[in-house]
Amino acid sequence: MYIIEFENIDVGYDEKIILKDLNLKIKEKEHFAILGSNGSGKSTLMKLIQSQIHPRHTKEFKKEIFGKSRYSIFELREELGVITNDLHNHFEKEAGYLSGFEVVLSGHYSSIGIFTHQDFTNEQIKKAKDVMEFLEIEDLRYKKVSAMSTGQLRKCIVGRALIHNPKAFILDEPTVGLDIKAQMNFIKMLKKLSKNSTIILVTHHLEEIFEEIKKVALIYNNTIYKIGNKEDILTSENLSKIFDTNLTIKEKNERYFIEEIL
Ligand SMILES: Nc1ncnc2c1ncn2[C@@H]1O[C@H](COP(=O)(O)OP(=O)(O)OP(=O)(O)O)[C@@H](O)[C@H]1O
Repeated sequence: MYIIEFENIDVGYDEKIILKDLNLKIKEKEHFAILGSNGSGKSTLMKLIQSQIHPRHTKEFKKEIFGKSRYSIFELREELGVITNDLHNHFEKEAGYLSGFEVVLSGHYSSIGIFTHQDFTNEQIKKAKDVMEFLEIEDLRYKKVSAMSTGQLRKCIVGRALIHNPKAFILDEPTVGLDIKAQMNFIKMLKKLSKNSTIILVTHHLEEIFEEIKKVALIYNNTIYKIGNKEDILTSENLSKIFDTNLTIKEKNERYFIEEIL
């Protein structure tokens, strides 16, 4: 089954087209990394996937998610785990009073906070506990968001998304603000999630493209410039082009890193 099937899509804001002639197909369990320079349109693509913005109707296009062209936002929220910095900031600003457990529990209603009208069944409470155990974040159970580090809150937000066992996770630069150890720890957690869900990772860091991610898409010049197997796409030539700089890439044990920027 396809998680995403986009053909010939133009999308943008107001009068401005940000991505044009977009073609993107992602199959279930086909983990993807998406790279592109600042402002190239990566977050715009993530918003398109989440149906926060919509294709232009000026030409024929196909936009299917989980095999459907129409779905309710609630359905989509359950099938798609979304981790963005926007969401992180909302929790930080508006929900400092929540405990780690409550952040995870709020996934049942996809809300930012726990409200008096929300009832939780024993099953829902158990699910939140199980998710925290799976992610090895039980130590954050009583810790308040206001007292959490960036990495701790980020993991609770992943737990919140995991409540519905989503078919896919989209993660938009999920390691921003994490120190090196927390970053590697977070990537380990993504590896674990990749066993059951499709991972779509937007990142600026080549070293985050873990072994299970076999496919890469590069965004450049207002469209998907290259897409395919990572060994074919993550070349010095391609990355020099999209980042408009002269760099060399090295690969070791299926992980990639920048060797030199000239
Ligand atoms: N809400 C908006 N209204 C108008 N223009 C927008 C809006 N959001 C983004 N843009 C513009 O769309 C373009 C692509 O932005 P986008 O955030 O998708 O890039 P990005 O690749 O995610 O960048 P970064 O790596 O800096 O996060 C930019 O020119 C940006 O100014």
